[in-house]
Amino acid sequence: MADRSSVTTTQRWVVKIGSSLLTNDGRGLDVRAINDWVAQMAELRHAGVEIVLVSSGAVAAGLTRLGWTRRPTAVHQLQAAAAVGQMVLVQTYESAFQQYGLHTAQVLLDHDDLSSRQRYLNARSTLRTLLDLGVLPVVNENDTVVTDEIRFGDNDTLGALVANLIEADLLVILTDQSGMYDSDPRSNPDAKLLPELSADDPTLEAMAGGGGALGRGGMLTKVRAARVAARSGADTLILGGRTERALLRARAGEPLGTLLHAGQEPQAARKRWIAGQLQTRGTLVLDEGAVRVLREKGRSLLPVGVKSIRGAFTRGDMVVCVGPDGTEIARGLVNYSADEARKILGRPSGDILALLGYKDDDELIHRDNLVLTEG
Ligand SMILES: Nc1ncnc2c1ncn2[C@@H]1O[C@H](COP(=O)(O)OP(=O)(O)O)[C@@H](O)[C@H]1O
Ligand SMILES: N[C@@H](CCC(=O)OP(=O)(O)O)C(=O)O
Repeated sequence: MADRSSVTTTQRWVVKIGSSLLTNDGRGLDVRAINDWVAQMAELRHAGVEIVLVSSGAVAAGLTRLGWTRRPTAVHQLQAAAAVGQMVLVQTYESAFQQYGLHTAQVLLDHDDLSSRQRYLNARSTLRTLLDLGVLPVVNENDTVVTDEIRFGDNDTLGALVANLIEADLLVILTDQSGMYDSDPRSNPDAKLLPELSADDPTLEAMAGGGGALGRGGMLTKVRAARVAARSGADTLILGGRTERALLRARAGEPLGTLLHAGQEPQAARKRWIAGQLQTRGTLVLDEGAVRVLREKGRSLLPVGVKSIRGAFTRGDMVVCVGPDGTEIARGLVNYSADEARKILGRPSGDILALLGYKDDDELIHRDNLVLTEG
């Protein structure tokens, strides 16, 4: 039987509740189910477990409140629905938690909030302060302002980034299945529940399928989220939200759902922040030697190991490093602009001063600002 003793000692959780569970088959919010999860979270909170809730459901709740029977395709209409529905969500959670003497706080985040170092640090300290105050933060993506390019889209990813942000020890993803199966149970009735695996197990992707009509990411985004959560040492538990008292039983050590173990040393917070960036401004193509020293020795990237450059970036921007065959090797914050980098590429760092007329750094990307790409 799976050993869940690690879950019983966890003290800081991110609980993500997905659209497929929350939305009563698309007909507004399932308030009864929400009240039930809230009762469990309140019990956990009173037992000393700190919880940040990441809740989907704004669009679905907005559609119902506006009396729209079909989900529109126009982005501005979806954003308007999210703005209306977010009110429904926070009203529902605040009044549900109030019955247990707990206050909630609304935190809406978008990718820009987490990619700006300053705003990332602000989000982190606000969430930590709220936890210290005994308040239960309710997080969602700031749907009204995001564009496709910078959208997390599914809340699994957002949940994992929040787990990184607050250094949670467990990310619980509540969904409409009892956990992760070896194939999509919706299409394969013989699919078997997976009790426990390592988050970095390479076979996970092949078993994870897409989402249902209401959810966005399916199991694939949950697997990826587990890998992101693992960067800060958090295990991920994919749990059936309709299983009776699932949260409390899981915390008591019952082997419910699927536990994806972090199984790696936590990355430093700054490196996690770098790895969490979605937008990059350019690409550096490295030679074989540079690929080797980055991967095997954990060194900084020097201009001498770069063969060519694509994109327009400035100092401090995020760039991708690829090998000669185009495979991504790493990403990191670059010390020189694209124009400067083009002048110094392939040259020893001792030449930088002569080539540019000044020298900021020997490295194109310092190893503290460089994160190797997994897999
Ligand atoms: N291997 C799998 N195990 C369990 N569910 C899977 C698997 N592959 C795909 N799925 C699908 O993922 C769905 C849950 O994801 P999704 O619809 O995005 O919901 P949520 O809103 O909870 O994120 C399930 O209903 C199921 O059909
Ligand atoms: N931010 C969106 C939800 C995104 C979403 O559905 O994500 P997920 O629950 O992971 O499938 C909303 O509140 O409607």
